[in-house]
Order: sequence, then structure tokens, then C-alpha cells
Amino acid sequence: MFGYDIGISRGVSAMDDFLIKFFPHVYQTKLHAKENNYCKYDNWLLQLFTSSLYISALFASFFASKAATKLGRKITILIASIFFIVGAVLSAVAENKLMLIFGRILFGVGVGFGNETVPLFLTEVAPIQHRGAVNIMFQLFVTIGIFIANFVNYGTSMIHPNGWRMSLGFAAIPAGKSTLVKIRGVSDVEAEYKEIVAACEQAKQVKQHSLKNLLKPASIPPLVIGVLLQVFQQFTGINAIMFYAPVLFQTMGFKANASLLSSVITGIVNVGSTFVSIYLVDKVGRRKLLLQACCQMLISQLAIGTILVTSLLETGTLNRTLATIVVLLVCTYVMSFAWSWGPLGWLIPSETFPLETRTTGFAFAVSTNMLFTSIIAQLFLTMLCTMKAYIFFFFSGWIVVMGLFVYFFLPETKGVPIDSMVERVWMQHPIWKRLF
Ligand SMILES: OC[C@H]1O[C@](O)(CO)[C@@H](O)[C@@H]1O
Repeated sequence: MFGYDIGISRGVSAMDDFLIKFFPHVYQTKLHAKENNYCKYDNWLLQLFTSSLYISALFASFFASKAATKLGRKITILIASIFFIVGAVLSAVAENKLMLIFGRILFGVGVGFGNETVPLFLTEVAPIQHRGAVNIMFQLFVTIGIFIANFVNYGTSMIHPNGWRMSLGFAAIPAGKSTLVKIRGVSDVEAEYKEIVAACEQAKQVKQHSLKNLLKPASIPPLVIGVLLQVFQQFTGINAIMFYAPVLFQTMGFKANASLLSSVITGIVNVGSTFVSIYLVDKVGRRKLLLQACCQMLISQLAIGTILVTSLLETGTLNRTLATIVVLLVCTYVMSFAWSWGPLGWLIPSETFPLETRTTGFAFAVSTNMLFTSIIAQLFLTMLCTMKAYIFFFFSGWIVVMGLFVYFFLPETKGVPIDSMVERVWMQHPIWKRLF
């Protein structure tokens, strides 16, 4: 659901029928703008369409953390599905901006609940030697969601005038199915009920006041790392590509169809490279993947920036060869993100908190992800409009900072049981051990 939405909003916000209905000014600007005008989609309300969802998910993740502790992980996931269905239906039938944004907000609550519980659940149930791989199933399905959304948008963009409604409404299908499966027969109720009772009992055992506990030494390193990994994950610039690839490729001078096609290609690379991570994460560990990716992302971004600044800004177009090189570089960039910062941004915070602060601590990581995703969603088009192709150098600078952070502050957590992090990881680390 999370991935599907990331993929859907970018395509929908470039569809003419959608713009004419809700953002006629943007449509007018688009009509009169040249193909490669960096500012044609710069409209704060249009950006709010994308980012409202993440702002609501940000707040929802804290309620979800309470629900995950009190009701258990499974019930919280079920609650997420209900919000997904209502939110998707409301935005699909929207007749005005208010309905549209309200639908996005409800959908965002679903994302907050889902993103809080699913990665935690996976980490907790996984056998230790495959913990990384099992957790990365979350990110794998995020990338698959993005990919499916690309295809859906490609098809619905040819259906006038209501194709965009289908794109938004289809989000209800997978959520609807899982909820129906949940509430299907009567025979399962007993087992389910027992699980809920057991979960509540367990939750009572865990000491409350977990907010206060977050400031204890055992929780400070995972909190700092969990929050910063998410900030950095977004400052790799990935969502500038994920949300706005069609817009970005059009801005670079590709024609409308070619730009959709290029984003389908990046979608395939994204899914494929996540499998690489599943295969490697419990073998080579987390640190090596993150550091390798910083090098590859840096080189790709610098090269894209240089090509665009030198040729596009001067001549206004990219020739075929350069355009192909840019697409290839976007692929090498997405590839390295997908086997590192994408999945590990979720895995590491889910495996490093002690039990008493796990759900609250993880909620900080989730909400930081949402906050910075929405900041990028909200600001990217404005940044593109002012910085133009120099935006790639802006993200490159961040990649250097995050590489240094990993090198100095992030210990390896591969193969360490989640309840032994304090003795086996934090107390052994040259910097973090000073806390104890
Ligand atoms: O696959 C790319 C996607 O992965 C995420 O970083 C989530 O982990 C999203 O913010 C991004 O759109």
C-alpha cells in the first residue's frame, strides 16, 4: 500500500484530467510551458496532494506504536487496512480538493499504522540468521507496489476523463482483500481471540513510560541511528526520482511516453536490486552495503548533475546519447539505493531497540521517514525550479555526510540477537560505549 501510493501519486499529478479538475492553474502553466521548463509543476497545493499523506502518517505512527503495544502487531495491521480502504475510496470519488486531501489523510493513517507494525513484526518473528532477509520483505513489497503503480498509471493515463480515479481507487483492492480474509469465517475467531488476550497480557508485562526510557543509555544509540538513517534515506534524493520521475524526465527533455517508460525501467531496477539486498544482508552485513552504496550513489549523482548542467542548461535539450546515459545513471543510482539505504533504513531501527522502547523508538524512525518524505514531496518541485540541475549536487553533498556517519557511528548488527545489543554492540563501540 505504501509503495503503491508512492508510485501512484507521481503519475497522477502529471495527468491532464486530474490537473484540469483540481489544479487548473497548474494545467494552464503546463500548457504554455516549454517541454523542459523546470517550474511548470511548481504549485504548493499540488505538492500538498502528495505530502498530506505523509504528514498524517507521521502523527499516526505514534498512535500505532501504542496500538502495537496494547493490541498487538496483527490487530494494528488490520486497522491499517481499514484506513487504506476508506482513504482510497474517498480520494477516488473526490469531487473537490477537500475530499481529495481528506482521502489522502485517511490513507496516510493506514501508512502510519502499517509502516510502524510490519517491519517490527517481521524482525521479531525472523530466525536470527535470516533476520535481515525477512525484514527486507517489507521494502521488497514497497518496491513492487511502486512498480505496479507505474503500470496502472500508464494504462489509466489513456482513459479519459476518469483514469486518475482508477489509479487512486485501485489502492483499495489489496487492502480490501486482506481485510476480508481477516474477517472471513467464524471458525477462526476463537484462536484469534486467544491471541489478542495473550498479546494484551504480554503488553502488560512490558514496563510503560517508554518515552522516558528512550533517554536511557540502551535506547539512545538506536534512537539517534534510527532517526538519522531515515533522514539520510530521504536525503539520498530517492523520492525526487520515485515521486517525480515522469515529471523529472519530461523536464530533462524526454517526451511524455518516453519518460513514463524510463520510470518503468527504474521501477524494475528497484525491485531487482532489493533481491540483491535480501541475498547479501545476512552475509556481508549492513555496514558494507551502506558504504558501498554511498560511493555508487555519489558517482551517479555527480555524473547526472554534470551532464545536465553542461548540456541541458546550455542547449535546452539532451541528445539521444546523453539522454540514454542519464537513464543508465539513474538506474545505477536506484540500484545502489535499493540494496542499501532503502531496506536498511527499516531493518536497523527494527532490530536495535530494547523491548521496552521498541515500538516507541521505532515510531520515531517511522515518523522521521514520513516527515522527510513529505518535505521532499513538498519542496522538491520548488527546489527543482530554483536549483535546476544543480539539485543533484545538493543530494551528492548529503551522500558524503551519510557515508561518514555510517563509517564512524554505525556498528554492525548482523547476527546479533536483538536482546543482546547493549552488551554485544553498544558497549563495544568506540563512541557509544561512553554512554555506559
Ligand atoms: O524504493 C524507494 C522507496 O523506498 C523508500 O525509501 C521507503 O523505504 C521510499 O521513501 C521510496 O520511495
